[in-house]
Amino acid sequence: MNLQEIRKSVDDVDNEIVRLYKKRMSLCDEIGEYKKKNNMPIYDPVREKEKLKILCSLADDNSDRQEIEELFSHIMLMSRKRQAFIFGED
Ligand SMILES: O=C(O)C(=O)C[C@]1(C(=O)O)C=C[C@@H](O)C=C1
Repeated sequence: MNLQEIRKSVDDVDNEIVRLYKKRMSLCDEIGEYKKKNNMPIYDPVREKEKLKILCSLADDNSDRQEIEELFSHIMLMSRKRQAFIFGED
């Protein structure tokens, strides 16, 4: 593939990532509403640790594992921020 073709493929992947990010955040907003209604805390460290363990196990090597951990730690931070907004804590 030439540079233009590779970039087109990167663009397609990025569009898909944004679509899935929006879907994930919308589901986490729903969880936020549920937690608010049921007086549950936003932060669930056990769930987050379990998620990171499963996702990191999908990595091919150590550097992938670190990047996946960094990426998903940040994504979960984002969803906690949105849930805090739903709770009126922002
Ligand atoms: O599963 C939950 O309870 C969520 O609120 C979702 C989520 C996530 O982004 O995956 C976010 C915050 C919690 O600390 C744990 C996980």
